[in-house]
Amino acid sequence: MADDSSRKRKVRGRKIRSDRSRKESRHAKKKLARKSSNGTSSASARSGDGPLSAPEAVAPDPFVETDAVASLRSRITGWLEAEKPVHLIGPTGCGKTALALSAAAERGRPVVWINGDESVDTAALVGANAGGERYKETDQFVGGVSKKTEVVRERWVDNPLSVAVREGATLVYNEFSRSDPSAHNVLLSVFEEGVLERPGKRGEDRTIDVHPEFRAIFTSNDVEYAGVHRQQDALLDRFVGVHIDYYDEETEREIVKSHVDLSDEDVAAIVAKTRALRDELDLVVGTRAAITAAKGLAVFDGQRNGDGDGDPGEFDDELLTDVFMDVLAPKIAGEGPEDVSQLRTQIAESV
Ligand SMILES: Nc1ncnc2c1ncn2[C@@H]1O[C@H](COP(=O)(O)OP(=O)(O)OP(=O)(O)O)[C@@H](O)[C@H]1O
Repeated sequence: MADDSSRKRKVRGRKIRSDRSRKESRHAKKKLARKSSNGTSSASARSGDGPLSAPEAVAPDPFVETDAVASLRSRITGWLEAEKPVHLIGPTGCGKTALALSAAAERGRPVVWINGDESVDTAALVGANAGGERYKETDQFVGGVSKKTEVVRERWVDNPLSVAVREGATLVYNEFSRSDPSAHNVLLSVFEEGVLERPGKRGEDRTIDVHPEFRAIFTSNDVEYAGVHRQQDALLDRFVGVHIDYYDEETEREIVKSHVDLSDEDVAAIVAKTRALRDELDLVVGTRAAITAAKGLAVFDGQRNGDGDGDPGEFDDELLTDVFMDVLAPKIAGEGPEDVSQLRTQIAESV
């Protein structure tokens, strides 16, 4: 995408954008992520089988759409239209989640979100009995005779998958390969027979017929995907897989610009540095690292230059090294001091 030359160049060292509506929307997304971290969803777990009060489809905000982004997204929405579950595979921080949420939002159906992790089991996906409800009935039909009965009724709580298949939502299952593969056995009949079985649920409504509008997007990290939790071939066979890599340089610049209020030159310098480190280091240096570095530089460079009048696109070498070191250091947390100083040397040399 060509640079927007009408964009007013912004002075380096300004504050990170803090527009109120954007903040509120980010706050809503954070809430969504917090809920999802225990296997619940944006649609939230609920009891009974009543209608879902569907949440608005949450489009990521900010969301940059260059040709590269739009083309990937239409590949995803195309496969969803063809009724195929889509599996997005790519390195950490390359934009899988943002893309999945954007594609899901585009469908205009409710979005149900799950985060995969070790604790996700079948019940976390499907639902479970959440204890009994006790109440007393008093029968006084016969004069002078009073009969009291205690009734215990099981209370079932649906979890995200049940909600999504019933309501025809778009399920976004983030980092699904982090969950135990056995938790996903229930997905086979969802995609094959169009029926969800709810183990633990008794009676006629033990199964749910899958809504014709139900669709699913799965994401996984390409490194982890090949690791411990190799998912069943029978399941993977029913997905289409879309491999994503880091975006082109222009797209990465636009993405960083959308998150941080810095001049085009500054953003270009940060993205170029990120891409160089990506090539040179043995670490995964994603777009998220570029955004974090830009946020740090917006603050620290402003502090250093006081009124923020440093030359656009030129940061102090030591500052740049410090900031990238802090951004990438978590990736070598737990390594010895030698590795830490080696990383610093590599970054400084690259700078
Ligand atoms: N098209 C986009 N527009 C705006 N921001 C984006 C876009 N794509 C990615 N980002 C931003 O880049 C960062 C990384 O993206 P995202 O979280 O989607 O990556 P991911 O591949 O899902 O990462 P992980 O594997 O760690 O979950 C996030 O801050 C996200 O907001």
